[in-house]
Amino acid sequence: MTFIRLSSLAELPEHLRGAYVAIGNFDGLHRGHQSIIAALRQSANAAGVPALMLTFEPHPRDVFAPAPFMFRLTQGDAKARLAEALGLDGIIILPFDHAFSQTEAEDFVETILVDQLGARGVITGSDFHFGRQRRGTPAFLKAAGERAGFAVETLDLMDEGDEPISSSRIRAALSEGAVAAANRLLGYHWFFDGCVVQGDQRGRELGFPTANTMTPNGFQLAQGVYAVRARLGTRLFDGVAAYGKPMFDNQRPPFETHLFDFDEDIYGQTLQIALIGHIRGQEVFSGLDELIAAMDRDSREARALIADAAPIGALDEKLGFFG
Ligand SMILES: Cc1cc2nc3c(=O)[nH]c(=O)nc-3n(C[C@H](O)[C@H](O)[C@H](O)COP(=O)(O)O)c2cc1C
Ligand SMILES: Nc1ncnc2c1ncn2[C@@H]1O[C@H](COP(=O)(O)OP(=O)(O)O)[C@@H](O)[C@H]1O
Repeated sequence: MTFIRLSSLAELPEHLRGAYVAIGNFDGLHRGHQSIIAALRQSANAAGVPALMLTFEPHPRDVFAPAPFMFRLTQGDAKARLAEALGLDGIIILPFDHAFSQTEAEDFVETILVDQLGARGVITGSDFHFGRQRRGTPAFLKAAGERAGFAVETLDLMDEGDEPISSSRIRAALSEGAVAAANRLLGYHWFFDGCVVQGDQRGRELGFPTANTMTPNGFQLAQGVYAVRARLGTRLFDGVAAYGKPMFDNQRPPFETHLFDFDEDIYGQTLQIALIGHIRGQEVFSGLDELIAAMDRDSREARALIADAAPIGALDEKLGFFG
């Protein structure tokens, strides 16, 4: 079955009616979320029906309190790619706005789950609430399912160490440059997309041209230097990247990627960038020669980190950053 991505339930194809559906924000689709998806696929398979994810964009938190924006681990495109790699039949990304947030929990069940999806079963994490004033608790959903005739499964959060795996824990790790910890909690190498824009044209003079990509609102990765793997169309490149440049204009800096063994004009193209490792924080050097010497050391370290890198698991293998 081909993977289907929808932004409205009016377009739901007939063969996806009667599915098992996982509902939630699922920012990052981390290992905790992945355990929910595994349960979803198992129940859907047992019932012989499709498995769908129902999620929302923008993140409800950014609709209720837009400033400062939340540090998103996955925008809609990334969530769709992950959902497909996880073997789901489709993802429905419903536009979330103030009007939608006023939907009563009863109406959400009646209109979306029963009328539009004809859901056979619904799976959520135990912390998921829906509908106006968050009245759609797991207990509410269970009772509604009993009345309307769909199964309801509520799954506990998965722990690692003494704490649950959560999107906020991963955001905190990335904002400290703890790439290895974040990737372990995610179960894949964290990635994001960016369109390559013009910078100050200084990079090529330093011997390190960098493809500059603007970061999304709320981006809070620690400023520093990273080993990366980048995808350009179907091609894969290794590289060393910098976020922040305190020696120069550092107002809302781009994420800058120097691709190894590469010499093409790629302005306007989209790079998918996966973080392989953290090398160091940003520094202010006494001159350009010192900066260039540091970039040389960074490049060697990045090549070594990438040479040692391997997919974290089956999902990571499917995401396309490892050939
Ligand atoms: C590997 C690497 C390390 C970097 N380290 C620093 C740094 O420590 N401090 C800094 O101010 N800028 C650093 N930068 C950013 C450079 O200053 C930036 O790439 C350069 O100014 C070119 O900018 P442009 O692409 O806008 O021309 C680094 C860039 C790279 C690729
Ligand atoms: N090895 C490379 N890595 C990244 N970009 C490269 C490379 N070789 C050529 N380029 C091109 O050069 C641009 C970066 O050069 P640079 O002097 O840093 O300019 P800018 O300041 O506009 O980013 C990239 O956007 C890309 O189009």
